[in-house]
Amino acid sequence: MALMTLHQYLAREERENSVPHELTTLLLSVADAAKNIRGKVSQGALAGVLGLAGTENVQGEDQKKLDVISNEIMCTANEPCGMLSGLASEEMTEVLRVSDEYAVGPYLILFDPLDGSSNIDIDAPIGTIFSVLPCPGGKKRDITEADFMQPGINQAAAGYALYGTQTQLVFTLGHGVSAFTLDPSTGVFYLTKENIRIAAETAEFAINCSNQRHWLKPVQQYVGELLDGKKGPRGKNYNMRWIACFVAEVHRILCRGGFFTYPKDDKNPDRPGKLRLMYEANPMSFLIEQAGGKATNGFRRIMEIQPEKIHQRVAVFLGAAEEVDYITRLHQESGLTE
Ligand SMILES: O=P(O)(O)OC[C@H]1O[C@](O)(COP(=O)(O)O)[C@@H](O)[C@@H]1O
Ligand SMILES: [Mg+2]
Ligand SMILES: [Mg+2]
Repeated sequence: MALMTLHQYLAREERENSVPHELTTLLLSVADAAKNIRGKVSQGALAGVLGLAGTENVQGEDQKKLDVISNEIMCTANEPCGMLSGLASEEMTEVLRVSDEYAVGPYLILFDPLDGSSNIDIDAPIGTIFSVLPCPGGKKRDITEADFMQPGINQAAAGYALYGTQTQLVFTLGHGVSAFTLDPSTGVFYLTKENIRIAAETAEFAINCSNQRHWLKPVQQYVGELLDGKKGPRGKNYNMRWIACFVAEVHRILCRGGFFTYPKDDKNPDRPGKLRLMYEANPMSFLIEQAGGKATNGFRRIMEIQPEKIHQRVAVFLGAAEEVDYITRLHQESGLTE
C-alpha cells in the first residue's frame, strides 16, 4: 500500500478535521526548514557546521555553530510564509516581528531550533522543537512579547523534527499525534505512524543522575524507590536511559512508553529547571497529552502555566500517566511550593 505524503495528510486534516489552511501551510514551511537543517547536520564537518559559534545566547549558554545556523534556517523558512505575525526562539533575545516585506498571518511560532546541542559534535541525536500559538486579535504587524504570553493549552500545533538514524517529523494539530519519516532520496516526508499512544504504566525512566545531590526531596525519594526495584515500594525493576536530547527522549517515549524528568534543583534557586517552558516544555506536553500521557511541573499541568517571560524555565515530569501522577503526588504532599 502506498504511504501517504505529508501534503496528502495535511489536505486530509483540512477536509476531515477542519484544520485551517493557514496552519497546514505553516506546517509545510516548518517541514522545509527541518529538511534544510537535516542537510547541514548530515554534512557535519564537511559543511563546517560543527563546533562553537563564539557567541552566547540570552540564557548565557555558549552557542554552537549549528544553533545559530538552525535558527537562521527556521527564520528564513517561516518568516516569509505569510502565516505568521511573529517568531520567538531560544537563540533570539527578543521576539521577532515579521518584516514589512512579507505578509502577516494569524499565528505566532516559537522554537528551539537545535535541541540537544551537546550531541552535535559527537554525532548523537539532535532535533528542532516548535510550538504554534494563535496571534491575539488576529494577524498584526506590531506584535510584542506580551502577545506570546499564552498558556500551552492555547497551542494550535506543536511538534519536533528528530535528526537521528532517520529523520522524523512528529506533530499534533490537536487530533492525536502523527509521525512522518523523511525519504532522503526524494526529500518527501511520509506518514509512518498515526494515533500514537503512550501506555499508562512503564518500567523505564530518564533523568540526569549527575545532579542527584541537588534534587529536591520528592525527586530523591522517587528515584530512590525506582532504584530499589522489585524489593522496593514500587515492586518492579526499572531500566534507565539518558540521551541528553529532549527531542530524542520524548521520541523514545512516543515509540515505546516511559517517563522523563528534568526537575528543578537547588543548584541555582533562580532557575526552576533547565528546560524552557514556551518552546520546549509546552510543545512536548501537548504531544505527550495528545498521546494519552501526562506532563506536570510537579504540582500542576505544564500547559496551564501562565507564562511571564519568553525564556522562562520550568521543571518537567512527563510520559506514562502512572509515573507522572505518582511524582506529582509526592510533590504536592511534600509541603514544598512551586
Ligand atoms: O546537560 P544535560 O543535563 O544532559 O541536559 C540535557 C538537556 O538539555 C538540553 O539539551 C537543552 O536543550 P538545548 O540544547 O536546546 O539547550 C535538552 O535537550 C536535554 O534534555
Ligand atoms: Mg533544547
Ligand atoms: Mg536549543
